[in-house]
Amino acid sequence: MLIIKEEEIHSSFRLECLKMEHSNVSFDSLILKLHDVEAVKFGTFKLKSGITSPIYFDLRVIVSYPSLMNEVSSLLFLRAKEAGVIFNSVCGVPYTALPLATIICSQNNLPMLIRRKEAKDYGTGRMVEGTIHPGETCLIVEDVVTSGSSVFETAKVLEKEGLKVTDAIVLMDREQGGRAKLAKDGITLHSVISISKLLDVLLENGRIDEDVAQGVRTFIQENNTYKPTKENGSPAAKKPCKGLSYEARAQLPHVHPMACQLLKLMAEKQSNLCASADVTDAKELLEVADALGPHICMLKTHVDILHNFTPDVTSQLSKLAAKHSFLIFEDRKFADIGNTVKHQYEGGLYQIASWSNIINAHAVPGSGVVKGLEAVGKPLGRGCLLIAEMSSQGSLATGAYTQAVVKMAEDHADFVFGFICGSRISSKPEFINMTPGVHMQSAGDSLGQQYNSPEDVILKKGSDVIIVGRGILAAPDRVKAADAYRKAGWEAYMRRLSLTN
Ligand SMILES: O=c1ccn([C@@H]2O[C@H](COP(=O)(O)O)[C@@H](O)[C@H]2O)c(=O)[nH]1
Repeated sequence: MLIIKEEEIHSSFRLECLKMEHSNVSFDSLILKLHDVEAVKFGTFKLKSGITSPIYFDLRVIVSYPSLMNEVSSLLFLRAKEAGVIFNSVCGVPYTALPLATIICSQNNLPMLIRRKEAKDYGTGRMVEGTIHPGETCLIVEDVVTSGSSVFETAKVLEKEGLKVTDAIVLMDREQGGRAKLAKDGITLHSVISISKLLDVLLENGRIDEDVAQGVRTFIQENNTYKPTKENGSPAAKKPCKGLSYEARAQLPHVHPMACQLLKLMAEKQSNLCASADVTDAKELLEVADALGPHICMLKTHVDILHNFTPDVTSQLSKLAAKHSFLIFEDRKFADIGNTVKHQYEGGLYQIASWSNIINAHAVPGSGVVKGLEAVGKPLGRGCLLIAEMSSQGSLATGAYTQAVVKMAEDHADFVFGFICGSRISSKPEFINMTPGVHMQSAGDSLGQQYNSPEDVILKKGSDVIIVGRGILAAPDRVKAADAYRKAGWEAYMRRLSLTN
């Protein structure tokens, strides 16, 4: 029999909450506890859908561990707070999430609603119990999301009563398409743990071996329940670029010249690594560029953080870019009306257009931002990336917004050649997907940055370029670290190619 020490869970629960509020430290201990109580199992399991899965979640078991129930409920609630979700009441998806919703409401003095699975054939015959205020927003709580259908069904029942549903919180996202399906239905899913994270932690702690982890990853990849189509307006993006190498993509008839140059460079240097040179001293920036140059396809800068910027810095940087064959990307994140960004791009202290091959922009202002930048950058042969997603926790760039960004890029494909994104988000192989938030050792920082490994980003998420800052800059030997990231990114790309060919 498994005995979990309640005090142990209780004290670490408080610690986890503090960690979650003040730093983005992982949920390792929670994952290990869930494994201890067999809420997650590995083997051969027949699912409701009839398919056989190598992993099974049985969160029902946690009702027997009161401290674990409290811990999970608190983390779910903190996740909602952290994401800035605004709601008036809470409803758990029956049945496992019902007690979780009860604890959340009881501990935080919130009104709760109960969804019935079947209407009573006597009395009121209601499908939702509790006091309903039509027009108010109800937050849905769920234990595990696979396809998102249970959350969706609950949302429909609530909406029938006149309530709004904008967000759902889940303990475990199986990463099998539920998030995308719900986004399409206008519901943002926030998860406490993802299956990738769970596998990483169990692997690191010797609870499972690499074969088991890989078996589950393959199952997840091959059993995505959401099939994006043109009709549902979703970016048909989750599949790897079928067999298309960087070289082949560089030859596509409509590829942007900047994408073409980058793809060729990546193939030549066997590097899909963009180093993020976030240093504050100009001399150090040039040293980093010179030292890492041979290992990277691109150097990303934030010149406005240099305490001693002079125009000479960017002319030296351009010389180093030519010496080592890398592109320069000033991560300026333009986000204003067209007329203003034109000035910001062309003039001022930094004169970005004169030296940076690539810039990026938020789509928030509408297409004017791209038009303004294009007026300056296109005649100079520059290219632009649109920020479709962000790596930081609670980012609002998700779902319908991300899809609108993809559309904006497609409408301005003679200047926009790709995206800043968490995974491949466009079905068009002409577009380059570049992903920040990459680290081989850390899960995140104390200010909301969230990290994935190069393998996750390139192999599983189908992105093209890894953007790495502190993973390299904070390493004892920056050159060695850069080469390790280059190798990891390149190997993941080679594996992706071998899987799809
Ligand atoms: O969503 C985004 C967009 C940009 N960034 C930038 O990338 C680097 C990441 O640095 P790390 O040290 O690897 O965390 C940094 O310059 C950010 O401004 C991002 O992280 N996420």
